[in-house]
Amino acid sequence: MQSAISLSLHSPSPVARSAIRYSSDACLPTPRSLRFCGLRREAFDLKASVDASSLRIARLNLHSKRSNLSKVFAALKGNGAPSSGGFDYDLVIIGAGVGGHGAALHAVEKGLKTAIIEGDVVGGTCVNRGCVPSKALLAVSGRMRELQNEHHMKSFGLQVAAAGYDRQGVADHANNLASKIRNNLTNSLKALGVDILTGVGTILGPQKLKYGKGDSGDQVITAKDIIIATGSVPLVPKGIEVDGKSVITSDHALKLEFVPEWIAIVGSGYIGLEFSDITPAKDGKPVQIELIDAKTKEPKDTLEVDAALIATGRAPFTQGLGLENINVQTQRGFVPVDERMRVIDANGKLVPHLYCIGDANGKMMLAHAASAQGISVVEQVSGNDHVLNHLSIPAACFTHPEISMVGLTEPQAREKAEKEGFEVSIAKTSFKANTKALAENEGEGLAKLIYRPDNGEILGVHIFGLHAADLIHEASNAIAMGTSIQDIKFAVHAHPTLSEVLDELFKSAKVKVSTSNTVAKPVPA
Ligand SMILES: Cc1cc2nc3c(=O)[nH]c(=O)nc-3n(C[C@H](O)[C@H](O)[C@H](O)COP(=O)(O)OP(=O)(O)OC[C@H]3O[C@@H](n4cnc5c(N)ncnc54)[C@H](O)[C@@H]3O)c2cc1C
Ligand SMILES: NC(=O)c1ccc[n+]([C@@H]2O[C@H](COP(=O)([O-])OP(=O)(O)OC[C@H]3O[C@@H](n4cnc5c(N)ncnc54)[C@H](O)[C@@H]3O)[C@@H](O)[C@H]2O)c1
Repeated sequence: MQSAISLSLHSPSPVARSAIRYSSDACLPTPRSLRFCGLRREAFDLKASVDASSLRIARLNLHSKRSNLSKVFAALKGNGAPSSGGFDYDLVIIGAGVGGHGAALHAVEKGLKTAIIEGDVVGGTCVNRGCVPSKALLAVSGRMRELQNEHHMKSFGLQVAAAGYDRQGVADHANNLASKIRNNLTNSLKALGVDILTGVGTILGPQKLKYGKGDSGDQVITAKDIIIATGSVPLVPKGIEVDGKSVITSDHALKLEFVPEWIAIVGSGYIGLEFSDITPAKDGKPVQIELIDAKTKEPKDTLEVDAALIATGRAPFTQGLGLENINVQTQRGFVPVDERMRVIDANGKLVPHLYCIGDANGKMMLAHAASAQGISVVEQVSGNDHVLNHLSIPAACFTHPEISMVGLTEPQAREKAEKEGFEVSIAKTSFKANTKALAENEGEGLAKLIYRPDNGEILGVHIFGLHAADLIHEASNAIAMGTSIQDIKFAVHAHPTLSEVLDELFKSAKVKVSTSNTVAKPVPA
């Protein structure tokens, strides 16, 4: 369980301050001795605030002509032969975010005649309002942080004149990257002949749906299988009024026309942590934030700031989807699914030929998880049973330095060990002795391995340090492949590289058996 403590945190910038709520079921200590929470979806009781206007409906002019043409192209280019069983398509995906996109590409590879319905713009949250623009901004703030850190620069023997930035130039970098990736995604769908159908997709009944503006011009289509990939929107707690200027969500923060001098960030999950890297300038009117004890609801303090970023989680987006037409009730907004992403109806029965992937099912609200779930579903509808092991999916928070993790946290591993009757051991190593990290003057960081000493199974790995987001993949691949510590510790790492941190971590583990292949393939979560 997470404990609920509110506090204010002074950022390294002399002018910036963030109000951050954090959780105590931590896995890694940060340099400021805060404990970093497990970064998993919170069990909020808050009602989702879903804004229909977030789906801007694109024009449908000339759509049916384009659709017919694309069918011809699809046939020529190999987007499946005409669908079997008299359906318009083998597979229709509702939502062209990263989840839908990943599923569509894999479906074409499997020879399925595929269409994707999008009510706004291709790329969804990640490309247009999430991962992509936020990482472009973080690339800038990271450089600014470095250039402004005189001590750091001097340690390299460098002298740098006062660093400054052009707000519009920074914004252009983020916008240009988002539009480049959006075009790449759109082009890849077109190149493979996937039909991109514009408008809001609504399920009408089993294997039947419509798309369009929601008027009489809507087109009805049939599909052997349907995937819901409608994503999520910011979740704003009741009582907070978002105006898009001084009280904002990440959607606005990525497009803000000014940089507030003082900003309070409510929520210290992924978004709160990543956005607290933005070095602010000056503008705006004071916003008052009341800090209350999350348990007793007693007022504790009031903050006056120029803007407040509400980063308190995301709510699944299922408006207009027509779930009522197939007797599906959402659970706290999420579409209920089993381990194969098959949708479960209000009576607990599987809805035939209907799947839900990505943020809308709430299993793991990450871009690569959405895409992996999509690929897994396509494998199933193509006749290959496939269950995705969510414990092998890495997660990364792009702070400076980065934080990454895969598998179980130590408390989760201990709970599992107690239930199943095995021992848990911990190994830790630091970046302090790593030559590459020291050459970069970035020796602050650590890596932690949670494992079974009886058979060498890797239960979890957590890294905090330079390029942690890239380093985690050695561990996540090992978990996915069922590779044991006694095998991976013989893998050779180039010197001097940061990857030697993991090499040292695996070598420092004390496994009681020395034979390889003693780890059973992990049971998917
Ligand atoms: C600021 C921010 C930063 C993030 N950074 C990262 C990161 O670094 N790494 C990471 O892994 N994840 C990150 N995420 C999370 C990531 O963006 C999501 O997990 C991912 O986008 C989910 O993909 P999806 O395909 O499920 O949904 P989405 O990307 O939300 O796409 C859903 C699509 O469906 C469309 N749609 C909805 N309803 C309908 C309908 N009825 N008919 C037609 N179309 C419809 C929407 O318009 C949208 O385009 C970030 C999120 C945010 C907000
Ligand atoms: N690097 C990445 O992969 C990345 C980056 C950004 C977003 N995301 C995804 O987007 C999702 C949304 O991100 P997020 O940071 O908004 O959500 P989150 O669930 O990661 O964190 C929300 C935080 O807000 C806190 N909170 C909730 N209500 C509050 C209140 N009233 N006052 C104070 N604190 C409160 C919660 O306890 C929690 O710690 C994440 O779940 C994540 O999956 C991923």
